Amino acid sequence: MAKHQFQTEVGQLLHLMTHSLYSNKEIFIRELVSNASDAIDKLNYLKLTDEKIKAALPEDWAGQITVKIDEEDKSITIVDNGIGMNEEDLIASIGTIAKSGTKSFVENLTGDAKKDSNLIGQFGVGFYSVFMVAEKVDVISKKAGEEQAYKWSSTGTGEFDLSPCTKESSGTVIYIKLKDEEVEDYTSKYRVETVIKKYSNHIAYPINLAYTEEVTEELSEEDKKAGKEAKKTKENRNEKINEATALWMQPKSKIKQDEYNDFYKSISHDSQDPMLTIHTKAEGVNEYTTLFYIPSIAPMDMYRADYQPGVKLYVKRVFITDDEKELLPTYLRFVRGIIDSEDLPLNVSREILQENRVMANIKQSSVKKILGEIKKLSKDEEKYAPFIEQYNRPLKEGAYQDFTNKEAILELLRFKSTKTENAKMTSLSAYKEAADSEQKAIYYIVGENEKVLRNSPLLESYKKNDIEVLILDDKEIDEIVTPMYGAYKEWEFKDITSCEAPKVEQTEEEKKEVEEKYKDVTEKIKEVLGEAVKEVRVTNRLSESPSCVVKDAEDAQMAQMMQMMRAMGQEMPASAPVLEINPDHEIVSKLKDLKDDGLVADVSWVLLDQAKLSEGMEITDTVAFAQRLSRITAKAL
Ligand SMILES: Nc1ncnc2c1ncn2[C@@H]1O[C@H](COP(=O)(O)OP(=O)(O)OP(=O)(O)O)[C@@H](O)[C@H]1O
Repeated sequence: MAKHQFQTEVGQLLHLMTHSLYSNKEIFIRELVSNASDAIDKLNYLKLTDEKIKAALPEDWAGQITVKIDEEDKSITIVDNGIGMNEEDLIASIGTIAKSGTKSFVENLTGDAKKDSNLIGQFGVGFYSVFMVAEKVDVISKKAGEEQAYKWSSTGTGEFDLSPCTKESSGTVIYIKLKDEEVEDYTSKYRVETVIKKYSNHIAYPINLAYTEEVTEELSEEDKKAGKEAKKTKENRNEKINEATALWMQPKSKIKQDEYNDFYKSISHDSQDPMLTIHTKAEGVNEYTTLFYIPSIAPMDMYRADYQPGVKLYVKRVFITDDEKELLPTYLRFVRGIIDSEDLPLNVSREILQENRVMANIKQSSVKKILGEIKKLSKDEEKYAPFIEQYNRPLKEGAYQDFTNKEAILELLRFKSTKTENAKMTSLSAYKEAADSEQKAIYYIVGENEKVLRNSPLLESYKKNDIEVLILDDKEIDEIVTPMYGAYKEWEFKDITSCEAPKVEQTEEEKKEVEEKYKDVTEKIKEVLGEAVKEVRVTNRLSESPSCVVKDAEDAQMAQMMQMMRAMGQEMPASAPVLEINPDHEIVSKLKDLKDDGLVADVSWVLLDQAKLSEGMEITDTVAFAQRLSRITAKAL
């Protein structure tokens, strides 16, 4: 027998399973049954595509799962006749190598038992949940097409044993010796049956519950009179307890929302009901069925590069894959569900799948359908708000990734704006409708902090002219995607930090005149600030503030590139901003006639630094800033 150490994170996880997670323990049955079903799915597929495997299986092989309870033995056993695992599989899947999910699972634990047990499925650490109830677990498994079977045993502490053993047919037996305090629950026929029905009713294979029942002998009237005692014997029973049908193939009219919800929970490991259920049967050129769900809470791994795709592909009820990220576009990676095609070949490989016309059609129609249903939801802003809270961000990705559906996706987005308050948001169509007839663009400002953005001096001229500006405070994504949207119904998106001020009631000549008048001042300031600014110029975009910083158009494009480079981990120097000064402001007009060079220098720096601060930018030298302010104040007193 060989002893193996669990990998560190697996060890940590097991410790948590056994010591901290105590609510909702029953989900271990769901996890193991779901693994059994996946294993049968895999063998089912091989049977249809691999001649050798087909030959090795009995002719009448059909997938099935058995859950056996034994009160005397204090055990529950889960048996499947699926693909099984060989020695390497056992080590890799349930042993030394923790999947990427395990580590982040441990990091994400909150200490709240209920929330934490919901995380179990999401991170794909399902098997280990068995240690919430087990004193010891034996996994006896034989891989289809191989001769040798193996036994894996562990008590859920630092190590596990692995040794060869014998097993007749392929598949897996998970024998769980229950902790004393769990015996009553998990050897109760009623309890186990309820749990299976609750989570696994629509697993496509029969789940049998094997149990023993105490039967009391029927006595004849004579025996009764003679006072004979009825004998009690134990009889073995084996009953199928689930529906064992693919829910999605049933007509919509026959399915209750509860059944949809239960099925969702069984495929997603989520414990909450979904926000949206979308069941479609397509007939015609391509025949297929899709059943999609939008989770109430976005999947935990939505922003991880190694996220688990949530859509499973079936061909004529045969499971093909759940590891294909291309079934839906990446921005819809939060969608859970299944696609079942009647037309795809069973032996579709990943390469074929990506180029397959049938698949492309299904994908395209599915996207339209999903977006259409989201649109329906969006008609009721109150119901739509929770959706936006969870999924506005991936949809923003979609608006620039999915050219075909750009307009539809843009309509679904919601934005904070200078004319919305509290948690209220606006849509682009509402924005357009509310604008006056002269406006021809959608104005926005991007940054990290909503409060700073709302107080930006750059908004002054927009407020004065009653023009709404979108407040985009999800900088990480907004800065990259918004300039890529191009236009919405011919209205271009314009970043107010780099575009011309709106509605300028000033002729070119008047503008030139002011520039000329303040040439000395702008030159003076530029001389003081040197490389800290790209340019100093007078502006007509301010009414109350003395100055602001902006990007020129060229820099705006560069900024986007730089942001992308930074996102990829490249160090990028920040480019110097353009300083704009308000000629109508007292500070600026006084500066014009100021002869005290020291004071000119101090005021120039303060004009720059306070403009940067108002935009939420960092200033290079806070100490110098404070000293300058003191000097200016002293002179003013
Ligand atoms: N009954 C089984 N038959 C064959 N392989 C199994 C079985 N149970 C588990 N495995 C293997 O062990 C791996 C780990 O299982 P585990 O339940 O921890 O995570 P998962 O099933 O991959 O993820 P999730 O729980 O999110 O579905 C599985 O991916 C599978 O390869």
